[in-house]
Amino acid sequence: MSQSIRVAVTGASGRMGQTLISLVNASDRMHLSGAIERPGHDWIGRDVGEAMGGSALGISVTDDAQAAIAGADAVIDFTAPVATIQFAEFAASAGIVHVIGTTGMTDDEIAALDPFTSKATIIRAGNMSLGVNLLTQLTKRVAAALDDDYDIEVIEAHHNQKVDAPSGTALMLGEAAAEGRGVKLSDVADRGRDGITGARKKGDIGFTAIRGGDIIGEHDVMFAAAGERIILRHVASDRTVFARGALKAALWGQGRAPGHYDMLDVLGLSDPA
Ligand SMILES: NC(=O)C1=CN([C@@H]2O[C@H](COP(=O)(O)OP(=O)(O)OC[C@H]3O[C@@H](n4cnc5c(N)ncnc54)[C@H](O)[C@@H]3O)[C@@H](O)[C@H]2O)C=CC1
Ligand SMILES: O=C(O)C1=N[C@H](C(=O)O)C[C@H](O)C1
Repeated sequence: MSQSIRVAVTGASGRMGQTLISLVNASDRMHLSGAIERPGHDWIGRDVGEAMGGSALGISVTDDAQAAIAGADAVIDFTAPVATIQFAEFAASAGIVHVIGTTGMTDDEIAALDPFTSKATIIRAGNMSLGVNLLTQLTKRVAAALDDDYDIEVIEAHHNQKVDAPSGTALMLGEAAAEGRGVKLSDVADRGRDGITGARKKGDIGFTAIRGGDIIGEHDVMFAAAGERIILRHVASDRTVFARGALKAALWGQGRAPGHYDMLDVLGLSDPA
């Protein structure tokens, strides 16, 4: 049996951080080597298992991200854009795998990862679930099959604590639809309707974000034409779908050349070159 890999988890107290730590702890292919939180967080210094309300895991939560990442084979990171760029630098210094689930990154923030891709194996996706990554491929195919008599709308719904919109997943789906249609998303995206907007512009890809309660993540891609609508839908009812994808990525990246990959690479769903 192959050796158990060491995994550090950032944002340890977060919704995804806790889900990831539980799954890493239950895995026989990896073990938790570090639990990282932001400086000043009240979990710093506590055993992470106890802080999560369970039994001790023998790992104290630390704000020394550089040391925790240096002692890992992979860092799994679902935090915030500025923190993620810093963690990429540490992952590059350590020459390890950096799995990035953080969303809400601007184009400049994504570009800021570039210098680190020569030393770190970065796997980044706005959604790490198998279902959503499959849905991007379906979206691309449907968009390629239909002309712009079919208005494309991406509708997403999330819990009331989510800080970014549109969601990373919505943008992935929008990119897939634009790719299928042979256009650039930045040329056709309609992200903020309010007031007298005028009639819908033919060829636009629209985005709508719903925020409420504890919705984990729901995405529709609607193709609406005169007389009919096609709706492709993904509903996440448990955060483990994202965490399972992230663990798969951490394993897939071991021994892989440094670079910038996505979940389609990990899942073998990329289009043939
Ligand atoms: N790609 C995917 O499949 C998924 C992505 N996400 C994304 O993951 C991110 C986190 O989501 P949640 O867990 O719901 O948020 P959350 O707010 O529950 O957790 C974020 C955690 O990151 C910590 N953090 C912030 N800055 C830090 C720093 N400098 N060092 C260490 N820790 C730091 C916070 O203290 C917090 O505990 C969001 O961007 C979200 O959109 C969420 C679910 C799935
Ligand atoms: O913040 C979340 O919760 C989620 N974020 C990701 C996104 O922005 O698409 C993935 C998932 O939908 C949950």
